Amino acid sequence: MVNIVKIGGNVIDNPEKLASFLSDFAKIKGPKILIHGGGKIATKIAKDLGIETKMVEGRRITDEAMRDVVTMVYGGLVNKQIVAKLQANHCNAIGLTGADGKSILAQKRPVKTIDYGFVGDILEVNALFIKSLLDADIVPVFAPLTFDMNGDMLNTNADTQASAVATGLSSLLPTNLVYCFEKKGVLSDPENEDSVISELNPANYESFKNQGVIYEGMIPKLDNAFSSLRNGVSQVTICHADELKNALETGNAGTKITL
Ligand SMILES: Nc1ncnc2c1ncn2[C@@H]1O[C@H](COP(=O)(O)OP(=O)(O)O)[C@@H](O)[C@H]1O
Ligand SMILES: CC(=O)N[C@@H](CCC(=O)OP(=O)(O)O)C(=O)O
Repeated sequence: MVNIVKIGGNVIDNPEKLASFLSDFAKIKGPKILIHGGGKIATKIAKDLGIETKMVEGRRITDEAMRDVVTMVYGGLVNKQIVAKLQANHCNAIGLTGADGKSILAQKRPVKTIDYGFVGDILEVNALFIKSLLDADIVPVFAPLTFDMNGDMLNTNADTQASAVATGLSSLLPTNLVYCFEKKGVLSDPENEDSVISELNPANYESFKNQGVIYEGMIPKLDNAFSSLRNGVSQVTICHADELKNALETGNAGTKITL
């Protein structure tokens, strides 16, 4: 089983929480892949550079200036800091964007009502290349960046990228996808940290969504989770970054996604 772990921007933004998460991630036995976000840091650095952030349905409008910021921030600063910290934890990581090794090919999102700019919709995951890294005991660490055959870097949501990598690899190996973030799981009462829904299927998802209990970033995260299960991923869990070890070892942490 390959463990594919996604870590969100709220944890990456907190040095102590990130260090603790990476120490736990480094200890996972067997083949593994990390996909990181970093949206919060990109927003902060863009602001410092006088570039305003616009989000539509959880996706960043990525004009040329913003494309340069996210390429620097996700592909440079965040990715390389994570790789260095994993090395310090004796985990031989390699930092990649989708362009590296042609690992994740995308196309610029077609303009319908909204022009998202340089945002990539994933077309193809190079599962053989990624598996060759795993076979060499190297741990791929993906930044949320893809590319197209026009030579452009594209910005891709990290949850979607994690789902695509897990789905793509599942044609070669069984895959387990874990979304780690700053809450204990999908909550039935957003005000109550302990109201974790232990198991979520499409029917109760619809009902929680209609009640307004599941909203904003959790909606695309869950859509990605269900689509992963429908397309070959064996297991999907959404849990707190502190519970990664527990989720992998006992299967008893956070929210288990089922069909
Ligand atoms: N029912 C829910 N349970 C937990 N979080 C929820 C729920 N509904 C909405 N959210 C929101 O979704 C956010 C997670 O989505 P997002 O910000 O995209 O995650 P990430 O940090 O992994 O990128 C949480 O921080 C929370 O504000
Ligand atoms: C197209 C798009 O919206 N890309 C995201 C990529 C980063 C991301 O997904 O980061 P988190 O996981 O921390 O939210 C963005 O730029 O915000």
